[in-house]
Amino acid sequence: MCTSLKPTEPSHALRVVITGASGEIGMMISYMIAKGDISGKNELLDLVLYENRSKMKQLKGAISELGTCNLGKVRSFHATDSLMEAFSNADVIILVGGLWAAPGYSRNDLIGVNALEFKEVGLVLSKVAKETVKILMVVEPQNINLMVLSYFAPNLKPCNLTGLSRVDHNRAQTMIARMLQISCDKIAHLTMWGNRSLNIFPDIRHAKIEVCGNLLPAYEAIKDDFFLKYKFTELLQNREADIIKKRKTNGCHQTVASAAVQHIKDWMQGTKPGDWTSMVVISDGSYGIDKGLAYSFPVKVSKQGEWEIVQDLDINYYEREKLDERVNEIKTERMFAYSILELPEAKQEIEKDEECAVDQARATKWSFGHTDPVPCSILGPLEQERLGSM
Ligand SMILES: NC(=O)c1ccc[n+]([C@@H]2O[C@H](COP(=O)([O-])OP(=O)(O)OC[C@H]3O[C@@H](n4cnc5c(N)ncnc54)[C@H](O)[C@@H]3O)[C@@H](O)[C@H]2O)c1
Repeated sequence: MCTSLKPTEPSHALRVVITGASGEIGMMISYMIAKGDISGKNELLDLVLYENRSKMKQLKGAISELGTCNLGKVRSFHATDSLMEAFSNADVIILVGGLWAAPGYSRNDLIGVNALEFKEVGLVLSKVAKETVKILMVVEPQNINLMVLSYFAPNLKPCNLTGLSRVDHNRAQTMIARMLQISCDKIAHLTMWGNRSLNIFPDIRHAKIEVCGNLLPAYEAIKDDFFLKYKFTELLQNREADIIKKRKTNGCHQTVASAAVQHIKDWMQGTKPGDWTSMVVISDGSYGIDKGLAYSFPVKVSKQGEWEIVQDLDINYYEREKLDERVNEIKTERMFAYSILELPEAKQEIEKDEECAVDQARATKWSFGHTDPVPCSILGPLEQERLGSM
C-alpha cells in the first residue's frame, strides 16, 4: 500500500546555471533548455537563473512565465543574485551575463569591463566548482573572458572550459546550405579558427558536402572557387550587421541562443559521428597555437562528453597566416585584459614584446616582403541577389 501521497522523482537532476538570465539571450537559452533541448531522454533539470540584484524582479517575472509553459523537463526553477549559491554543485554553467558591444562601446571597453567581471566569476568558481563542471563562455570576447576566468580558477582544467564560436560555424553552414538548396546536416567538417571578431576565419577548404550519399570536398561541390576564396568570408563577417540592420534590433539573439544550446548539447551527448564542430578551447599546442591560449579549433566530442581537438588537418601557407593573425589578435587582447587586472604576466609580456620588436627590427634587413594573396573585393550585384534571401 502506498503510504505517501508525494509522487516519486529520480533523486538526480542536472543542475544547469544560466547567468544574465533575464537578458535577451539568457531568456531564450533558459526556455530552450527548460523544454529539454540539452537533456537526455529521462533526465530532469534543476534550472538556476542568476542575475544582478537590480534585475531580480524581472527575473522572477520571467521564471513565473517559464513555470507556466508546461515544460516537462524541469524539476525546479531557482532565481539568485549570489554567484556562490548559483555555482555550488552546478553540472553546467552558461555564462551570458556581461557587458555587450552596444553602440558607443569600443572592444577595449568590453574587454576591460568583462575582465573585471570574470575575475570575480573565476574567484567564486575556484571555491565551489565541481570537478566535472562544464562551463560555456558566451560573453564576448569569449577567448579573453575564458582565459581571465581560468587564471583566477586554476583548479579548473581545460576539460571544464569552452567558449562559443558556434555562432559563425552555424552561419557558415547555413549560408552554404542555402546556396546549394540542401539541408544543413549535409555539410560537414567546417571549422571557425581562432576567435570571434570582425576578422573571423572560416575554413571551407576542409569542408565536405554530402552529394548522393558521397562526401565531396566543398570546393568540388560548389564549383565557384572565386566566390569561396574571396567573397564568402566577407559575407560571413558582415552577416550579423546585416541582420541587425534589417531587423532594426540590437543583436542576433536567436542565433546566439540556439548556437549556445547546440554547443552544450554536443558537449554533453557527443558530436555527430564522423563530423566535428567549432569550439573555443584551451590550446594544448595543436596546430602550433600557443599552449594555454583560448582558441577556436575543430573539436569532436565523445558520447561520454569528452572533447578533443581534431588533429592532422593540413594547413596551407595562406591558412597558416590567418591562424597566426588570430593568435596575435588574441594575445594582444589578453595582454590588455591582464594589464587592466594588473597581473604580473602583463608586465612580462610587454617586456617580451619590446625585446621582440628590437629583434624584428634587426631581422627586417634580411627578410623579404609578403603581401596578402587574397584581395578583399566588394560584392557584385549578382552575388548580392543570389545571397540576399539567405
Ligand atoms: N558568442 C557570441 O557569438 C555572442 C554574440 C552576441 C552576443 N553575445 C553575448 O551575449 C551576452 C548577452 O547578450 P544579450 O543580448 O542577452 O544582452 P542583454 O543586455 O539583453 O542581457 C545581458 C544580461 O546580463 C546581465 N548582466 C550584466 N552584467 C552582469 C554581470 N556582471 N553578472 C551577471 N549578469 C550581468 C544584465 O543584467 C542583462 O540581463 C552579451 O554579453 C554578449 O557579449 C555573444
